[in-house]
Amino acid sequence: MICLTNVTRRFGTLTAVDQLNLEVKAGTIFGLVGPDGAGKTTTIRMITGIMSLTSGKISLLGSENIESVKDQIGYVPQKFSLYGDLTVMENIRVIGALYGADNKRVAELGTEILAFTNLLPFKDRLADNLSGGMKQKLALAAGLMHRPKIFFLDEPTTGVDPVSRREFWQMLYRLNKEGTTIFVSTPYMDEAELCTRVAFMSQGRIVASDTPKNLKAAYPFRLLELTAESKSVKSALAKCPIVEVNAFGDHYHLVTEHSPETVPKVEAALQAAGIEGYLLRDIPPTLEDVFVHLAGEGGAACTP
Ligand SMILES: Nc1ncnc2c1ncn2[C@@H]1O[C@H](COP(=O)(O)OP(=O)(O)OP(=O)(O)O)[C@@H](O)[C@H]1O
Repeated sequence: MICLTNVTRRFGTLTAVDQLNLEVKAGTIFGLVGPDGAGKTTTIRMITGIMSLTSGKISLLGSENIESVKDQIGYVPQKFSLYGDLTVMENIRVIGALYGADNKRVAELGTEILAFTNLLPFKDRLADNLSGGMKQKLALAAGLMHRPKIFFLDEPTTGVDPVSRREFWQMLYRLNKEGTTIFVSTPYMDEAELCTRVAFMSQGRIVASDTPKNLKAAYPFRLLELTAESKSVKSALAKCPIVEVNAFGDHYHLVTEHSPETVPKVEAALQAAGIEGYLLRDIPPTLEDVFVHLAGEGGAACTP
């Protein structure tokens, strides 16, 4: 459905997207995940035909001529511009008119889509007076006005409160169930967990692409969680066979090799430092652990 082959985009000397290979199958909720500046927006702009490629090839819905399939894609940009002095329904009507639908059809579809996005009770409210979460829902509603087969959303929930984010994702799931393929970029790892397939992007490159479950299963380290009320945990563990220690308040995540000696050595080091009453247990890796590891490797495997 979407296929990128060696896609590169440069801005002067900066390579924003570097030899990207990616395949997205129909029916997927595909998450392009990575920090600010990773190249996510540039990638989406190239796939949707808004920005040209420096080199490489993109095929969308079976065509390399993106113009010819543009009417089958929806796109919600990172900074969606609403008409603040128009109501919710008026904004929807403007978008519908842009797609060339007649007034009656726009009104029907607008009502249906506003109901779908839970915005119908607010149809007469000025867009300027909507909350951040509602504005994002209106952006989503606008992108749906021509019933796209593929829906691209660029960081749609940035700056949106957790409850609205959850509602937003429920809508994406419903859309996906109804047959729409979703391509969403996000800097949030909890949202990456919600995708059926994830590609991690770092410095213009895809460092891994798979289902969240497989990505976590391939994590090569053992993770231990240490709970201890001591300020000297890091120094106490300095001589232990630990790859990395990350602190989260009184919790520490110890990234270790899979070795039977690790736990006894950690316990001995804690005792030697006089740290008592601690709790040490194995925990499964999160996608964030996986991404931090892969980004640190500088972008090894690219599994399209
Ligand atoms: N039009 C442009 N001109 C010059 N540099 C650009 C342009 N667009 C993007 N870049 C640069 O390309 C890199 C990738 O940017 P991009 O916006 O694609 O990243 P991103 O992952 O979407 O991050 P963000 O969430 O911050 O938008 C960044 O270093 C950015 O500054």
